Amino acid sequence: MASTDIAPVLPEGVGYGVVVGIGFFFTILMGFISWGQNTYTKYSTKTSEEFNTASRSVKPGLIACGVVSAWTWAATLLQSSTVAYEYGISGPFWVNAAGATVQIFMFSVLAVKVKQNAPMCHTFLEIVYRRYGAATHIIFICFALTTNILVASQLLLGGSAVVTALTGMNVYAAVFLIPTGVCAYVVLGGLRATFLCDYSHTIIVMIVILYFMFDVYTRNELIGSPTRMHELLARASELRPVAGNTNGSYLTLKSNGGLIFGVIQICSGMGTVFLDQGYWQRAIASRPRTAVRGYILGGFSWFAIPFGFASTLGLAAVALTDNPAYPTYPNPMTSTQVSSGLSAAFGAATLLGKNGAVALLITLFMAVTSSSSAQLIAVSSVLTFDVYKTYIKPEATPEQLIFVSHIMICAFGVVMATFACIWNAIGISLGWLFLVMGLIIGGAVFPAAFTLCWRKQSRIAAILGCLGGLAAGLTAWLIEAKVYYGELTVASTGSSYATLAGNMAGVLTGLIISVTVSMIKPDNFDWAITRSINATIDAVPTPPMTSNASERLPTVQLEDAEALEDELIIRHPERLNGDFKLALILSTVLTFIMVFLVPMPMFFTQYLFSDGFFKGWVVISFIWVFFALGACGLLPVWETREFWKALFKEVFSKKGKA
Ligand SMILES: NC(N)=O
Repeated sequence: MASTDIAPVLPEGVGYGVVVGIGFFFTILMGFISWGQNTYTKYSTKTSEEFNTASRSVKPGLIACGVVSAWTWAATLLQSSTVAYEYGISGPFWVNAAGATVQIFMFSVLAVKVKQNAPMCHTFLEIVYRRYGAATHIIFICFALTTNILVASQLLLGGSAVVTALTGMNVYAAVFLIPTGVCAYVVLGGLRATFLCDYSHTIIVMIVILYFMFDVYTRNELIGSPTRMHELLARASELRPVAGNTNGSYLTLKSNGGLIFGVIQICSGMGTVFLDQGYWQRAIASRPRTAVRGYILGGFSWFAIPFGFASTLGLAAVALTDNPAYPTYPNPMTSTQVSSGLSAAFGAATLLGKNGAVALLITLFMAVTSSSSAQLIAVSSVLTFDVYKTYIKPEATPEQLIFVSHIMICAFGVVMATFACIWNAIGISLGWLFLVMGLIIGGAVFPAAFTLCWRKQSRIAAILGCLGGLAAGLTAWLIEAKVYYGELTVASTGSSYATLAGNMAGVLTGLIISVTVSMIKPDNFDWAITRSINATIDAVPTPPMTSNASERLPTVQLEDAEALEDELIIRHPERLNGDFKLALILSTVLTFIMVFLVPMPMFFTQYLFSDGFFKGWVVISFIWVFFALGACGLLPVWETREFWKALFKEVFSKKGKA
């Protein structure tokens, strides 16, 4: 573990209290919610379809919330603050716009395609298996599980580093205790449980971000206004100019380091979205007509989190480094502290003392646990359906499938914690892992997307694309590290240029090989084959109360009506052609706006933010976080209002299934 060399702000007991106490609280809550779900709705957590796909019935507000939550890693908060500390305002902007929001927009295209071309699948790997057979399937399973191991262990690495820095809690205890509660509530409630925890956790994260934003920009005595922040950043630019930024300033988007980071992020984010079953699972869980809306709304809402958080705490860390209250004063942070993601922690503790530390601890814990729950249920589905059911027991009963799902959740909890311990023990930091993961998995990005979207991609093109991309990514990474820095060390392999070369080589080689080989000898795949995956599963789960409709609970009648609408769409996938076009147009236009239209004019003109412009930037960040809170907090309640009314009546008339 990278040493922080700073005395913890909070007692060790607070660390254990948060990690064990909140985990325990959510397990009890989930037990209660699962009981309510099994009693008052037709979706029973005891069926494998509900456990792994939430019966494909989730509405867009909750899908958006689930996407935000799965994509809000510890690193989202910590790394965006790190790049704010290193590159100024371009850091949080690039991490968001260039780095990560655009992949969520792009994924909306895959979300609608999955509804059209394989509406009853459980995992994207089932599509690979049906289209290309076992060898390709096994290769893609390796890429998918590598993605999940890297992401999940990185979540724990970042989360535990901050818990340890703030409370002095033993880092290995934190690494194992954080996923324990999450495993318990995911086993209890399955995918729908993770959506409900996503909802509560995401709202808490957003509220705490607003707490930090209001404090920093309206009342904190060390900063207290955008104008004061602007002054302090201008002073920091003179004292510690940033190499590669216009005039060394923290107040510009013209940042060479920020730009490089952005490009790495685009490549790496494509891998960690497109190859993570968690995002496919959200598309699979969505109602067919609203999948696109869920992802576009999710992308917009997610943008607010690192933008708001890092433009507050990351910039505050820059602004306050020269303040005697800053933990490292009179020195700037060491590179180890920066790479461990501690600028947000130091910023929060300087601004708000113990309150800031507790608020940050809770935010981090919420981010880590909700994204971990997405990882656990995603991997469990892959191991259950793509390994156990496909290769070990094809005739497995639903009871056996759900039993295996439970075991796999716990097993992956141990695996992710073990990997996080390994990274700690061998001195791999959050920053290193964040930059390197994309180059390992990037080769499979386009072959995976084309499997569902392009009838011409051949089996050999998919295989060669993945393996060629992997080889190119590793080769470019190591050669660049050796040639540019003269040695192969953790520092040189974690450098910007080496990871940039590796990430770009991985993703682009996968694309070029797949397209070239497919053009030479194209496939002509018939999507009817993948549409038949799991065709024997009822698109509309049979209500447990088999009596006539008038005797069914009002909640169940509502669910039946929605399920019938969805089944009609599944039978007529051409009805989603409009959604597909919409996803294509929105993802292209929004990507262009975020990656080029907004930042590039300011990059090329080397614009330095004036006080007034910076104020506007801050106001936009406030508006964006409020919008995200509305989308994730209010929309899911609004769109289920009929259900809540019906449930209220049922509970008070004591009418349940049992
Ligand atoms: N989820 C990310 N890439 O912050």
